[in-house]
Amino acid sequence: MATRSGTARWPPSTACGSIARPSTGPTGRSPDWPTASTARTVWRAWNNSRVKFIATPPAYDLTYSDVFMVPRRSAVASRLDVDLTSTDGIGTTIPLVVANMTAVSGRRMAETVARRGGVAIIPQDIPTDVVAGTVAKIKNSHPVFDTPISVTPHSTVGESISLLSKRAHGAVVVVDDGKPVGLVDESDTIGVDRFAQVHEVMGDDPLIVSPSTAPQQIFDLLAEKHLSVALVCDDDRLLGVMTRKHALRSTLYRPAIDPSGRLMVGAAVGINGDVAGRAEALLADGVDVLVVDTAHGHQDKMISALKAVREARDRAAEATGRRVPLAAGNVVSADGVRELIEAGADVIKVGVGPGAMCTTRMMTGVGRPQFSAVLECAEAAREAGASIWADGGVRYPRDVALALAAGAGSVMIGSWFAGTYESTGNLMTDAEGRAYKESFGMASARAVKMRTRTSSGFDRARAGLFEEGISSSRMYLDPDRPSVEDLIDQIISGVRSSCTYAGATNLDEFYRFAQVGVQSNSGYEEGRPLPAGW
Ligand SMILES: NC(=O)C1=CN([C@@H]2O[C@H](COP(=O)(O)OP(=O)(O)OC[C@H]3O[C@@H](n4cnc5c(N)ncnc54)[C@H](OP(=O)(O)O)[C@@H]3O)[C@@H](O)[C@H]2O)C=CC1
Ligand SMILES: Nc1nc2c(ncn2[C@@H]2O[C@H](COP(=O)(O)O)[C@@H](O)[C@H]2O)c(=O)[nH]1
Repeated sequence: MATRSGTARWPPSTACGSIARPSTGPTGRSPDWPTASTARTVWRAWNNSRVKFIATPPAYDLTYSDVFMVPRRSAVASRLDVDLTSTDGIGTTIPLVVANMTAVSGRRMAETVARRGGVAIIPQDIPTDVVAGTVAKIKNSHPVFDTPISVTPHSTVGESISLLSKRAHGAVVVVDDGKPVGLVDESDTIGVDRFAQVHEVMGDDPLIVSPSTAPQQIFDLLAEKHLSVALVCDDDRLLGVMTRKHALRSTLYRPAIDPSGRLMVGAAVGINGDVAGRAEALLADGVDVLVVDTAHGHQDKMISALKAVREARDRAAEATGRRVPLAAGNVVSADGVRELIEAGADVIKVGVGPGAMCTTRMMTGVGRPQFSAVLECAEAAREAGASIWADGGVRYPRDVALALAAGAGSVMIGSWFAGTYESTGNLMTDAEGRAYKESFGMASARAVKMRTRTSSGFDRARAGLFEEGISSSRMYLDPDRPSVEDLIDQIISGVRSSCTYAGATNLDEFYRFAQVGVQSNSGYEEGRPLPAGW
């Protein structure tokens, strides 16, 4: 494989000779070298800074499905000993970023994900004044306890039912004169007239705990009383709610917080219009990362937009003493990475065409299989002291693990998180009663129409010709994992486990110790569970 700059990079020209072997592997012992047993030449190079292939990789680029990881001797005794703090320097405690997609990333998503250590990016299409309100609410929400949904005793049951699906904890708190007086969950509303008032159906003896109650104690109290939700109150003031799962999670995750202890959130800026003005406004709102985002990040207009954003950020840093990191993309080549770093980016967003809502590859033939794109771009970024986000194409925890093994600082997820309670859309139900949310791509005709809402009809129609995304799709909620937190649990448990298979206690070690092989379609198929037999 040659890089876009034309330098032979893969397999390295030094493949069997001059790359130095380190003296030890992750277990502190000499690594075990795979032996060549077939016609394929075993690639013996051991590079102490990057994921290794166990055999010469093919001359074509690879997707996540094309590769697998080989377990290695490990000294890591428990999956809980793995620290998944991102290596991208943003300050997140898990390596997950929610994509700046209008159907995915809003206030509820941002709060929920930041409580578990990730960060969400508010999309570029959301007007600046609306972003200001959203950021303020996120910053004011509690870093540990879930935000309650509250109604008054005289609200209707119908109103409560419509609010229940907004949060995964499945309850509405009834507040009278600022004081919590009851709780309504779905079971309280079954068979009840929608115009009935909530005080007629609410449970009026909720479990109330103080913010200093230990999570394990809250868990035990809820179990003992057969309750699903505890109200966390400081005197009579309602701070938040906690379920048994939340109590458990608060011992496993650390929130992603800013220097003032508030939840983190990022926001995106496009490359058109008043780029510097929007960046200044977002910085004044207190965002923790700015993302300069366009389909083709390796273009002049991106470089000048990025420079303008960098200048705005530097002015803000001088005034406040806080240097907010800049992410920019999307690119898929080492050259693209280097040029965006040169223009001021700290993190490069990598991925052209792997996204679930994306039609770019089919429309244009442009893009690059994502595993190879991440591998090459991560190396280029690391050489320049920067980092990358692997953006798009992630459908299973294994894909996240492989992106991190390939060197990504964090992994950006859009569509997978669209099918959750916390994404921005309204919860819908299909004819079979299955819950779903509507999703759409940011380059779809639907998104382009919104983005160009202030342009003339002619310009909007012209822009609409260039759609490269799906305008409407149904993302079904997994009945076993309807909340983004359930998906995060699944991803993080998978990635922790991957690290221990590689003998890694953190993501830097994971990058250095992971061993990757290339598999056939049937190799991939073999790994898929067969819950219904065969
Ligand atoms: N990761 C991916 O594979 C992709 C992601 N997206 C996402 O969709 C959103 C919208 O992005 P985008 O379409 O760039 O819209 P933007 O609103 O960011 O505008 C893109 C600008 O770049 C110009 N441009 C030049 N060449 C291209 C090109 N090949 N594709 C797109 N624009 C080009 C456009 O001019 P003009 O319109 O006159 O050509 C326009 O001025 C972003 O969030 C982006 O990340 C979109 C496509 C691919
Ligand atoms: N080509 C397009 N790419 C898009 C569009 N909308 C979003 N995206 C990209 O996808 C990722 C998210 O990927 P996913 O697989 O997790 O959904 C996002 O960050 C963008 O880079 C689009 O309309 N066209």
